Amino acid sequence: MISRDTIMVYVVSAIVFLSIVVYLYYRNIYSFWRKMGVFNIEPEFFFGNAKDRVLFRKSFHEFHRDIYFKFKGHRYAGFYVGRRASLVILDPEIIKCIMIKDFNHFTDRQTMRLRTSKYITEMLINLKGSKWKKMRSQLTPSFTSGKLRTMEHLIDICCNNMSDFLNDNIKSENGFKPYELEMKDFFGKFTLDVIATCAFGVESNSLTDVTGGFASRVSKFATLSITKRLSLYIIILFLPGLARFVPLSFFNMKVIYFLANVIKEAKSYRMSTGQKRNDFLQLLLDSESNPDNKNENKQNEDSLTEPQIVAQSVLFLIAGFETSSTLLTFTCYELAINQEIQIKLREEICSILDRYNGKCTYEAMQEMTFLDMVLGETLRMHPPVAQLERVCTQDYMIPDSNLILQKGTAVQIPVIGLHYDPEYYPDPYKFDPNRFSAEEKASRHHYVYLPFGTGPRNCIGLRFALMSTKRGMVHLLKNFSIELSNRTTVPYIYSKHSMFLKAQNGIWLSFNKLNTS
Ligand code: HEM
Repeated sequence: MISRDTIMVYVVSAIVFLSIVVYLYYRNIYSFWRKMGVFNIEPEFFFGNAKDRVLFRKSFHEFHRDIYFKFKGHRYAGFYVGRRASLVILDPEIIKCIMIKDFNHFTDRQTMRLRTSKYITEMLINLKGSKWKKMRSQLTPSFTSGKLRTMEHLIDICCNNMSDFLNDNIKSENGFKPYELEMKDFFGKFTLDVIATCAFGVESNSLTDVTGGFASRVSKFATLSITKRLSLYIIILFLPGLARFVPLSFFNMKVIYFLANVIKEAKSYRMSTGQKRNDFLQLLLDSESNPDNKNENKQNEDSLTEPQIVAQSVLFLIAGFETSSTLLTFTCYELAINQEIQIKLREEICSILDRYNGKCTYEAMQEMTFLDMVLGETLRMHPPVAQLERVCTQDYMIPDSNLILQKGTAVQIPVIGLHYDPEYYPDPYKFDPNRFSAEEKASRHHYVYLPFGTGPRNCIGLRFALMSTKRGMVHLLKNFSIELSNRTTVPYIYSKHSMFLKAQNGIWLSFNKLNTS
C-alpha cells in the first residue's frame, strides 16, 4: 500500500516536472525570432506579446496601432500571439513584394482547420492555393463595373427606404425635429438590406421591420454563446492543433443554415418561374445552370456546386455587413464633427445632381471626387480591418536582408499603424480629406494605405462596398443635415470587447431635415 506522503511526493514531482517541461517548451518557442536575428519585444509566458489584447485591456485597433509604434524604425519585427510567431512588416517596399511581386510565396491566409460545415470551408476567404485561385477567378466577373451597375436600382430602393424612415421620424406636429439615433445600428440595418437584396434576392426593410423578419434573424450571425466563445478562444491561443477535431465555428450555425435555405428557396422559385433578377445570386446561379452540375462529382470544371454558392453568398454577408456599416458610421461621425467639410460635400453632391436632373446615375457618381476623398480619409482613420495576414507558402528571402522565412510562417501587415504614421500622414489624428486629392495620393507611397488590402487577394467587394456606401451618403446628404447630439462622445472610446471597430457607447448622431427653400 502506497502511503499518502508518497503519493504527495509523486504528485508534486509530476507538477514540478510538467512545469519545467512547459517552461522550457515556451522558452524555446519564444527564442524563435531572437535566433533568427529579428528584432522583437520580450514575450510574456503564455500570452506572447498579446497580453493586453487577450485580457481585453485594449481594443483590437488600439492594440495593433501601439504594436506598430513599438516596432517603428525597423523594417520588420517579430511578434508572438500566444505560441504563434509572426513577422510584422513595416517597410512599404517589403509589403509591396509580399502582397504583389512575390505573391506566389504568400497566396494564403492563416485559417483554423475547424471541423465545420462546407458552407464555411468553401468560402473564398478560407480557401488556399489553387482552390482559392480557381474560385477567385470564377467570382471576379460578378464584381466588374458593368455587373455592379445592374444592381444600382436595387441599392437605390434601400436608400429610398432609409430616407423615408428618417423623414417619418423627423416629422413633427410643428414641422421637423432632430432625430437622434445610433449609427452602427442604423447603418447595420441599411447594409443588411443592401446585401439581402443583392446576395440573397430578399427584399427586406430592416429599419421598419420589428417583427423578427430576415434582418433580425440574420444580424445574429456572429452571436455565439459564452461557452462556445471561450472554447474558441482557448483553442486559438493555446491548442490550435485541437481545432480540426472539435466541431466549433466562429459563426452561429443556425443562422448559416437559415441563409442556406433562403438561397435554396430563391433558386427553386427562380427555376420554376423562369424569373431572373439582376443580383449576385443570379450571377452565381447562372454558373451552376448546366444540368450536369446537379451531380457534384460530374460538374463542369467552371461551374459552382450548391454548397459553394451558399458559401459565397453567406461570405458576402459576413464580409460586407460589418465593414460597410462601419464605414458609413464613421463617415457620418466625421461629417458631424467637421461641419465645414459636410457643407462642402453637400455642395458637390447637389451641384452634380442638378446637372443630372437630380438622378443618381453612374456617371454622376463618378464625378463626385470630394466624396471619394471623404471616404478615403474615413477609411484611413477608421479602417474596419486593422491588419492583414498572409502565410508564407514557399520559403522566402526578405528583400535586402539575410532573413529567410520558412514555409508556414505568418506575416502581418499593420494597416492601422501605417495609417497613423506621421511619416506618411502628418498630424494623423486630424480628419483631412485633402490627403486624398490626386496630387497628395501620387506623392505618397502606394502601400501605406491599405483599407481594402492589396494585390491578387485584396477585397473582392471593394467596388460594391464603395458603390453602395456612396449612394447611401448621397441620399442622406442631399436631404438631411448630420449633427452631433447630447449623447455623442468625442473622441469616441474604442470597444475593448469587439474584434471589429466599434465605439464603446455607440456613435449617436442627430439627423435634421435640410431647409431646401
Ligand atoms: C468598407 C467595406 C469593406 C472593407 C473596408 C473591406 C476590407 C477587406 C479587407 C481588408 C480584406 C482583406 C484583403 C487582403 O487580405 O488583402 C477583405 C477581403 C474580402 N472582402 Fe472585403 N471589405 C469591405 C466590403 C466587402 C463587401 C461588401 C464584400 C462582398 C460583397 C467583401 C468581400 C470580401 C471577400 C470575399 C474577401 C476575401 C477575398 C479573398 O480572400 O480572395 N468585402 N475585405
